Amino acid sequence: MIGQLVAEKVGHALDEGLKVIACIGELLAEREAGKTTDVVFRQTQAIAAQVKDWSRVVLAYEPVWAIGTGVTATPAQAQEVHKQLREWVKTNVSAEVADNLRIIYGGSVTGGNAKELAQEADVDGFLVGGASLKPEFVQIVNAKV
Ligand SMILES: O=C[C@H](O)COP(=O)(O)O
Repeated sequence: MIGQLVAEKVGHALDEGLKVIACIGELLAEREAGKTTDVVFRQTQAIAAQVKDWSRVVLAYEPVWAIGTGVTATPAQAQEVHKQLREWVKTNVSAEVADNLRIIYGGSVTGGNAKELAQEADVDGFLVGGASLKPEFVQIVNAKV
């Protein structure tokens, strides 16, 4: 299963002393079937089983349907999943880890939508692909300012 393979890669990277941005997210068909929460919780559970030191881990919510497509999760969609993930971590890891864990969003973030996304309480930053190569990247960097 892909989620398990990714989790094992996370564990290996951590064991070798690296820091990790672990990416999770659902397919469009999974979202449309109402399975987003199930999918991201399952992926997070597999990753959590590999993590001993959460200070070296950032969790990135990257809905597959938003990566490189120009279709961005709405702030409400991102916040809903990020909040659920933080609650999952609080319940299954610890409140301290949940409070300190950075949960960032990736998927067609642009200079035009970053500020609105950044206003959501549980969106702690971004994993940026295409827009990182453009001048608008500065607007994304400053989105929380
Ligand atoms: O690594 C970046 C992410 O996969 C998102 O890419 P994107 O911003 O081009 O959609």
